[in-house]
Amino acid sequence: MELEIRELQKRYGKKQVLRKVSLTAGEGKCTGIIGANGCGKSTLLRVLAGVEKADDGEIFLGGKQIENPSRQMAKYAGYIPQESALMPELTVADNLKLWASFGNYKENGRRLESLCVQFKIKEFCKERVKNLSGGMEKRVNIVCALLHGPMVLLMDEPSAALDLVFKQELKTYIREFVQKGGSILLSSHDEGELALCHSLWAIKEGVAHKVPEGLSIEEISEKYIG
Ligand SMILES: Nc1ncnc2c1ncn2[C@@H]1O[C@H](COP(=O)(O)OP(=O)(O)OP(=O)(O)O)[C@@H](O)[C@H]1O
Repeated sequence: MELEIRELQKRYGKKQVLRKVSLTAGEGKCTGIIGANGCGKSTLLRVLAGVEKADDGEIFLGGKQIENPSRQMAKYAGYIPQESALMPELTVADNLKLWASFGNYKENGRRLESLCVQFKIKEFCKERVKNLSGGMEKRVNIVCALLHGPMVLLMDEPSAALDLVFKQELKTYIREFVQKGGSILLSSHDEGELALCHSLWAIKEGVAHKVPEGLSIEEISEKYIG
């Protein structure tokens, strides 16, 4: 399902973070967002996930305009935030049950089983989230984002904190997800993650620029980040 953004704007107080961001994340493609620290990558993903409201602009999913991102994007998209979306005082199992209860509990429960095996969650299911390591908590957040079988994934530096085994596991998941026709918009500073992307957009001074194919990391850094 193609995700298209037209002239999205977002400011915090007097700071205009996103001026006019327009980009497309194609169906069956992994699309990367890059840019300097603080350029607005997480802000863009939060707005698309419906966690924060844009000041202006339009979002289209599969060609249809999304009028209410907080409701519609929660239904169609899975969002892996940079920070955690879990309840720290609850156990992992209770957090997962809570997330599975949004939508079709039976289908979510089936997916939960296989995702818990893939991301090896079962061994610490009874732990309270506040006692997990950063990487373990990230794995639970990933499972929560995938539970409802989204068609679009919004991933904010998804493999940060993961060990090498789970970085590979996530890469495998990303490859399979796009092969099945899913769309991914992924913010990253990690060359391994960016190598998975079919195309890149760079945010600079609040505007998204399509990065031409074939540029080296040094050229990209010089043109869009430094
Ligand atoms: N809730 C907020 N209130 C005020 N300013 C904010 C808020 N969230 C982000 N900002 C500011 O918006 C700008 C963009 O932040 P954002 O987190 O989107 O950047 P980023 O590109 O994801 O950075 P990084 O690469 O470091 O993760 C920064 O200047 C940041 O200080």
